[in-house]
Formats: sequence, C-alpha cells, structure tokens
Amino acid sequence: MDTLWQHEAFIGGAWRGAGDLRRFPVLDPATGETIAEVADCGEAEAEAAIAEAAIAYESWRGTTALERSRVLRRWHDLMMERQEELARLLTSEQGKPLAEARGEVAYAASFLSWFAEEARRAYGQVVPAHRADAEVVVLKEPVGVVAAVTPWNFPLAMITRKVGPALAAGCTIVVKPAEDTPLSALALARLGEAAGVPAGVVSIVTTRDAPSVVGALMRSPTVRKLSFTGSTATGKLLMRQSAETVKRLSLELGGNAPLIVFADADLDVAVRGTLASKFRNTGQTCVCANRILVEDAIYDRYAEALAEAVRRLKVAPGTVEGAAQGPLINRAGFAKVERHVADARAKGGRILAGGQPDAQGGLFFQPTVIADATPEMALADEETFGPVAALFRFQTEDEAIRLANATETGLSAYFFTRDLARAWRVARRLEAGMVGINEGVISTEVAPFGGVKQSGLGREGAAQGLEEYLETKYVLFGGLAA
Ligand SMILES: NC(=O)C1=CN([C@@H]2O[C@H](COP(=O)(O)OP(=O)(O)OC[C@H]3O[C@@H](n4cnc5c(N)ncnc54)[C@H](OP(=O)(O)O)[C@@H]3O)[C@@H](O)[C@H]2O)C=CC1
Ligand SMILES: O=C(O)CCCC(=O)O
Repeated sequence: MDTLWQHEAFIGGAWRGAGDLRRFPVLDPATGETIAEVADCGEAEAEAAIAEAAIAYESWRGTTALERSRVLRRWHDLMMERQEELARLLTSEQGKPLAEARGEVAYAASFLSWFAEEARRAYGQVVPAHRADAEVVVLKEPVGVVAAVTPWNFPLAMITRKVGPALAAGCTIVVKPAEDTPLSALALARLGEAAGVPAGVVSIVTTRDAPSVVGALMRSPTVRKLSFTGSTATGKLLMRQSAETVKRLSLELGGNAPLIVFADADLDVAVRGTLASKFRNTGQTCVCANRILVEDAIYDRYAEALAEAVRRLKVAPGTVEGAAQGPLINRAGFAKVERHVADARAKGGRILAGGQPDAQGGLFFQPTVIADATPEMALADEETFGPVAALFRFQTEDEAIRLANATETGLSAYFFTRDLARAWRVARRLEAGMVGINEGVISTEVAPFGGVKQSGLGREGAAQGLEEYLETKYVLFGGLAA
C-alpha cells in the first residue's frame, strides 16, 4: 500500500478535494511548522457524505455479522502492521511522545478487534408471551446513518471507538475529525479502504469550519445518531441541535477528575499512579486527574515525592528519545494552562515544580506541581487540560468525598488506599462513571467508558458500546392458535 499521508477528504469511497476545495494547514505543535494542507470541506461535502452513507447503509446493514467482523479484523491488522508509521504521523500533528503514540495506535486498533468480536454477539430475545397464541420476539437492528465528531487529543482512538461499534452493528458513519488532527483520521480511512470497508460506509469530512459541517450533519433527518467526544460546552450545543430531529446521542464530555491519596496508601504506588493519570498526553485527556486531594497526615511527604518525580520528566518534542512531555496542542490550550497557574499563584498556591513556560519556547510548558490549592482557584472548577498537578488538603474520608463530588462533571475518579473496606465504601460514594483504585490509567476497550452528571451520556467500548448503535424492535407474532 502507498503512503498513509492523505490530504483529501474521503467521501463515498473517493478521495475528494484536489483542485476544487480550499485547504487548511496542519501544524506540528512541537515546531509550529505547517506539515500538510488538507481539504477544507463545507456543507456541500457533508451532505454528499450523508447521501453516500445512506446508499451504503442499504447494503451494509444486509451483510452478515461475520462479514462485518472480518472487515474490522483486517482493519485492525493493517493498523498494527503500520503501527510505527501511524505513530509518527500522529506525533507530528498531535505532539505526544512517540511511545505514547505507539500506545495509542494499539489502543485504537483494539476497538476494531473488540467490536469485530462483539459484532457476532448482538443477540435479540424471545420473551415468554402474554398470550398462548403469540410469540414475542425482540430484534436488534442498526440505528442507521451515524455522525461522529471527534477531538484532537486521541486522533485515532476516539474515531475507532465510534467507528468500530457502528460498523459492527451495521451502521454507516460520517466522521468530522478535529481541525488540529485530520491526518490521523485520513490515514485510518486509507487503511479501512485497504481492509475492504465498502465505499460510503465510512466517510471523513475534514474542515476548519466545524459549525458548517457539523450543522449539516445535525440538521439532516437521515443522520439518526450523533456520537461526540469533546468539551462540555460543545456537547451541550450539539445536544440542543439534535432535538430538532430527535437523534440518538452518545456524548463523552469534559471531566474534572479527583484523585484522592489517603494516608494509608502505598506512597510509591500513589506517586506512580498520579504521574500516569495526570501527565499522560501532557495532561490533555478528559480522564486526567485534575484535583489531587491528599490526606493531611501524608501531604508533605507525598507532595515532595511527586514534585521530585515531576522534575525528572523530560520535556521535548515527541520524536526525541526519552521525551515524556510534549507540547500543548495549540495557543488556546497553552493560554489556559498559563492562566490556571497564574491564578493559583495569585491565590496562595506554592509552586513545588515547574510553574512556567519551558525554556525551549513554543507550546512547551514545564510539568508543574502546585501545593496549597483551594476551591477558589480556577483549576478547581475547570479542567486544566495541561501538565499541572494541583494538591488540595483534607482531614477526613467524608471531607474527601465531599470535595471529590463538588463538581458538575463525573467522568473518572481515582483513589489510593490499602484499606479494603474503605476501597469499597469510597468507590460506591464517588459520583463518577469510572473509578480507578490504586491505579491511574483505567482506559481499555473491554470496559465501559463514560461519565455521569455533565460528563455525558452513554458508554463506549465493552459490550455496552455496541448497544449504543443498536435499536430495539419488538415483533408480536399473533394468531398462532391451531
Ligand atoms: N472530553 C474530551 O475528551 C475533550 C475535552 N476537551 C475540553 O475542551 C477544551 C477545548 O478543546 P476543543 O478542542 O476546543 O474542544 P471542542 O469541544 O471544541 O472540540 C471537539 C470537536 O467538536 C468540534 N466543534 C467545536 N466547536 C463546534 C461547534 N460550534 N459546532 C460543531 N462542532 C464543533 C471540534 O471541531 P474543531 O476541531 O474544528 O474545532 C472538534 O471536532 C479542552 O481544553 C478540554 O478542556 C477537549 C477535547 C477532548
Ligand atoms: O480524553 C479523551 O477524550 C478520551 C480519553 C482517552 C482514553 O483514555 O480513552
């Protein structure tokens, strides 16, 4: 197969854009240089993709689960064969360290293999009927044409987590990737094409005008479902827009994850877990710990151990050997981190590590630890989405739970303890869709990923992830009396 670097949009099985569309630049966040110019689609291209998806749906929904499973499996295998190339492409537009990019390729591919397996388990039901002369049967059917709107922080995995179950269920899908990271999406489409995904089953509509393209998807009565990952503000906007055509919704929105360190925790495990949770992807994930709550009795020891570990993290472009912290994605992301640190400092936060833009300039910010954080600081309410660990102090378990739940979001939560009874108690009381105990990274294709409160609706991955793309149809067979 040829190169994975594609610059045209992928609509109805054709690469569209050469000559007849405007283009927008894709930047390497480590250097600020333009690395590609990609087709800038508008409403017309979105509508063409919907029309192609509707045509493809008629035949794709009629394929057997085994046929769909085989296509997804081949797609997974091709991703893993091209893992290194995909990882380098991902790092060049997103900035994460190469080791993490390799990990993301494998993570993204795992959703294709998982749903290749789940495709064959979309069982219906036969229900004991309410009448002797009838049978009651419950069928599972694909939802129809789906729209996916995805973010820049996991440019491959956030797409396969939607495309995998959509295709497994028999749906077709139109994807609008983030403006900052369209190249990974197009590379994925190229591999899908090679794996035998039929024309129109998956389209990728690249654009720098999200409101136009997504607006067309939201208005269309043909599009029966939206799956979105991104900020809570945009999620709410799309939720409102979906009301007009009453679309099914899966929303994976922002978090403000608490990470609680109890005094009985194993200190090394807690520090390692915090590093993994907080600094993965340079702090740019919706499940990154955002508020670190530490019991008074262990606070100073933990703070010093964490600060020491953080000072050792190597800040460098993702392609540099040993890089642990890459650049932030863009100017807006960088400005938010600067604002949170300045606000915390002004309100009495003590900087134990980092605290400023990195000396190499550009979008690099020093990994930072701030002690004496308080609920009045901006970083207590808003997700920082950057490499800033803010340490709050608590005295009792009840206080820790109250602080942890004092947020409108409820995606993930973490805590560290060696007390078994406390582990169950706290896990039950945390208002979150996902809880990690003595562990900072909980993402896997086998478990249901999603949040409560304003963190969203629905679940991705796991068996639940397939349900999101299936409708339930009840059929009554009457008149069976002899
Ligand atoms: N839950 C999560 O995983 C994520 C949370 N976030 C949070 O959101 C903050 C901002 O990040 P950002 O990238 O701007 O997140 P957004 O929610 O703005 O972006 C997510 C997706 O929605 C699209 N989008 C943005 N605005 C609109 C709109 N008006 N109508 C339709 N689609 C739209 C984006 O397109 P485009 O890229 O072209 O703008 C992108 O594809 C981060 O700092 C972080 O706090 C961000 C990313 C992921
Ligand atoms: O940040 C996100 O948008 C998704 C989290 C990535 C993951 O852990 O699956």
